[in-house]
Amino acid sequence: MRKKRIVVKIGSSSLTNDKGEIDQDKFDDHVQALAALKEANHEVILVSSGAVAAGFRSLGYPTRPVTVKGRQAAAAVGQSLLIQSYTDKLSEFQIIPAQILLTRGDFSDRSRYRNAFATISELLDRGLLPIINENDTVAVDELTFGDNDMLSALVSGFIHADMLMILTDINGLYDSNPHTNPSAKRFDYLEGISNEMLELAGDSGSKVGTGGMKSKLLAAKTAVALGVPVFIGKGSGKEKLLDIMRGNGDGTYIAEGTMDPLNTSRQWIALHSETSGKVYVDQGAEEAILYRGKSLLPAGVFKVNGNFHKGDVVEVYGINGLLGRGEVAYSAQQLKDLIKKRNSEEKKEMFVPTVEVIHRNRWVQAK
Ligand SMILES: Nc1ncnc2c1ncn2[C@@H]1O[C@H](COP(=O)(O)OP(=O)(O)O)[C@@H](O)[C@H]1O
Ligand SMILES: N[C@@H](CCC(=O)OP(=O)(O)O)C(=O)O
Repeated sequence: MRKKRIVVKIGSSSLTNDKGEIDQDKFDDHVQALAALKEANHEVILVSSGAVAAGFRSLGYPTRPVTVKGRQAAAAVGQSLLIQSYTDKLSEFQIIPAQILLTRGDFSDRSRYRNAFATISELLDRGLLPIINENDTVAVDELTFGDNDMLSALVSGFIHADMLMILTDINGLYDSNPHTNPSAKRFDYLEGISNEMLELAGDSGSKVGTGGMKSKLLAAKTAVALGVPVFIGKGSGKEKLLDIMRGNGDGTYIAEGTMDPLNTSRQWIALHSETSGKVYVDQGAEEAILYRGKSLLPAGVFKVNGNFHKGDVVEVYGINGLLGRGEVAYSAQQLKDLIKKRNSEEKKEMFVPTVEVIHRNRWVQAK
């Protein structure tokens, strides 16, 4: 089998027990399967939850803390316990883990985004196992990934993974929560995630998980949009991850090979950038960029809002509202000057620049 790049996400309920400790049997089973995937020569990136769930007992909490500071303190303890356990168990397979703790801000800042990409690539080139978690101890509520399902989807798009495997305590998506409805039926394969599917998915069933099936489906939707097929389910034994790759996994497969991947800079523009202004275009420009795959030229811009600079990301509006967003090659002032000249007496002698306002490689259409 060709060497593949696989992101494996493991949820808290699959690593820990309700008492706030690592469940050694479950833990060892995952590590063996991760090692088997690496031994088969695949590149593996692990997104591991479980810091809060593994840490709260040491802080004296009887259950998962509900306050932000309680969770952050528990994560500080649990993250080091988790990495210590990974380091110990992986050493039996001569695999070295590398801890990467990310915040939302690391994705929205372009240079930090590029740096994270370079670091993960370097670790993979050198045969290590990157283990990623959200940097819970410093992340502020409004600025989080939401949960590790979404983090794993963003990571798999960003490093162009061949597959995202979301391992949880249930073997896939059912048409209703099987913990409350014993006759619920499982979906083996889905072409994509519809709004109807999102309605079927409920919250977490465990005392340590967050988000439940709904957050997995939202994450799967994002991964698929970035060109990465997804598996959601469980399994046991050394071969479980290899089985998932072979198509024999115990769970739900989503959108195998149905999407074109978005390159890393367009992913950044689509998902992480903050916009600095608005550019309004006429009907001709709207048709050119939406239906003919063209770049946006200065001639199509008739109004500009905001004070952006060359290289910033702006929203583009047409007659029917938002068309998408892209990186501009002009500042707001340069575009305003061009529009002013075009509307004035000097129009005839005017030189109209041909450099694109937004090149199509720097453009992402709104959904
Ligand atoms: N339609 C559904 N199909 C499958 N599981 C569901 C569904 N709706 C809700 N769930 C719940 O989602 C849980 C998995 O999510 P979660 O507890 O957050 O896991 P993790 O800790 O692995 O992220 C399942 O155990 C189940 O109780
Ligand atoms: N970053 C948190 C996990 C957050 C999370 O999404 O948990 P889960 O739903 O179990 O994957 C932690 O390590 O405790």
